Amino acid sequence: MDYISTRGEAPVLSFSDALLAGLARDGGLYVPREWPQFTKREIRALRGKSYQDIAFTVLSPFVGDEIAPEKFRAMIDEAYATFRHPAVVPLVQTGPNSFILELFHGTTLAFKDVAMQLLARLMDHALEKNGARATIVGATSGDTGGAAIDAFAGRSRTDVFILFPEGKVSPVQQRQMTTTAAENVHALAVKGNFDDCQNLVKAMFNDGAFRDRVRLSGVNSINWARIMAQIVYYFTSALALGAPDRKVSYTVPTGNFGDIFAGYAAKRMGLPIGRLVIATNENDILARTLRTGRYEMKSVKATTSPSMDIQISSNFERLLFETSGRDAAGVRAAMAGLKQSGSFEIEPGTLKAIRRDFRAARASEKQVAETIRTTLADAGYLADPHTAIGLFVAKKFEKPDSPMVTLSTAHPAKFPAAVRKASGVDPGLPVWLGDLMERPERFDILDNDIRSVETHIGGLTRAGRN
Ligand SMILES: Cc1ncc(COP(=O)(O)O)c(C=O)c1O
Ligand SMILES: N[C@@H](CCOP(=O)(O)O)C(=O)O
Repeated sequence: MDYISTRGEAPVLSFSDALLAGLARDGGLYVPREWPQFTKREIRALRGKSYQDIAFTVLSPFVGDEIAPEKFRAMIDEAYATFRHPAVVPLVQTGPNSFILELFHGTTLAFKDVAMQLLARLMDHALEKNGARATIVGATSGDTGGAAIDAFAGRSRTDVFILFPEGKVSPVQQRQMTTTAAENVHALAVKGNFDDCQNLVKAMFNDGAFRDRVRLSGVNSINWARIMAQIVYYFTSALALGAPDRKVSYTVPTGNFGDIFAGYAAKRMGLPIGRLVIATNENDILARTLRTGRYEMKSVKATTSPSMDIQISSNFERLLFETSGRDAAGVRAAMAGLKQSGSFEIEPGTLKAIRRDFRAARASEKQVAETIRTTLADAGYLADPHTAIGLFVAKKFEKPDSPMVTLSTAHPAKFPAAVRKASGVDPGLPVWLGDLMERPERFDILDNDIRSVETHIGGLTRAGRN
């Protein structure tokens, strides 16, 4: 499978090259040249299979012949052996046709582990094959960073640098990034917000000299392999609920648009998905965009769902590309508008196509707290604030005769203060993380300035020195 950039001006790459490239050289995001197709019969044949079996079948066409099948299967098995639930991502029923898909049974208690555990193994394999090392950078609003640090800790071919907004992640999220003993991973607190961190990461990719010198690679969902791995749980959950013989809808707590774009990809591959519902917090840029057709940035507000405190929703670019009939020039113009004025208008045809598949709504801080409380009282289920946003929004779009799955993107113990305040219940950390808050921290604080960040990373990385 080849990969093309949403901006149409970067080289077409193979799977391994797109994996190591992260962001395309024209600033765009890589997508597969075509969507692999699964017939209803092929989907039906996956019923009753394990998560790992389904992952292997669904992901193999994206990888093609670049990795030997038995090697790829071993990576999948190893990646999902780190999960602490036999189903990897179990479904929990909370109403006649309402379900929660728990994506937080991995090592850092967030959905990011699903993709990151596989990504680390894929990258190791590609680097080993090339005899190379890489400098991996990532921006996090809390969860991507912890998952990346856990998945890459101690790996010999990568030095990892995670930028997080100083003081704007939960204490548990911060400790998951700052308490590792592994020498190849570095947590960097940036004086700014998540969008600043993400802009710094993109600026490093767009600085060709720096990019080449340190052999830069990325672990955010700008990297196609992150999205790819997330497609699998749409297949496993839809199959468990009767797919392909009935449609299943999904509500997804959304920030960077990676998780819900994976649902869109699954639909494009033939999985019969009904609605894809975007659920946002008070940073509701995506809900406003679907309503007005205008993507318009405002200042970011700190909420109890910090991982979704985002204005620049990177993967929306992938959706624009797909729904505009892969109009790379149109995407370039939209992204230039966003850079210059913080906004762009969506073409009427593109907006219509987006509205065909997607719905969107937001939850206020009050509604999030109320949902945590009522979900516990009515269904006996303790949700984290991000999941609660999904549950609140899902209610608006549920239909009695068809299943609605809300993605549970984090364990409540990652956000104890908000959960305790809303429900009166203290969501304790699992035993294996019991001493997290006592472990010594190690991190550097940096200005929101590309030169300082590049100098810092350039001085520490071991990639590009041989
Ligand atoms: C707990 C949690 N929920 C939801 C999201 C939003 O996911 P996405 O950025 O893929 O839209 C994030 C961050 O990505 C997250 O960490
Ligand atoms: N919410 C994310 C933000 C980064 O998203 P990504 O999926 O693009 O890595 C986080 O928790 O870091």
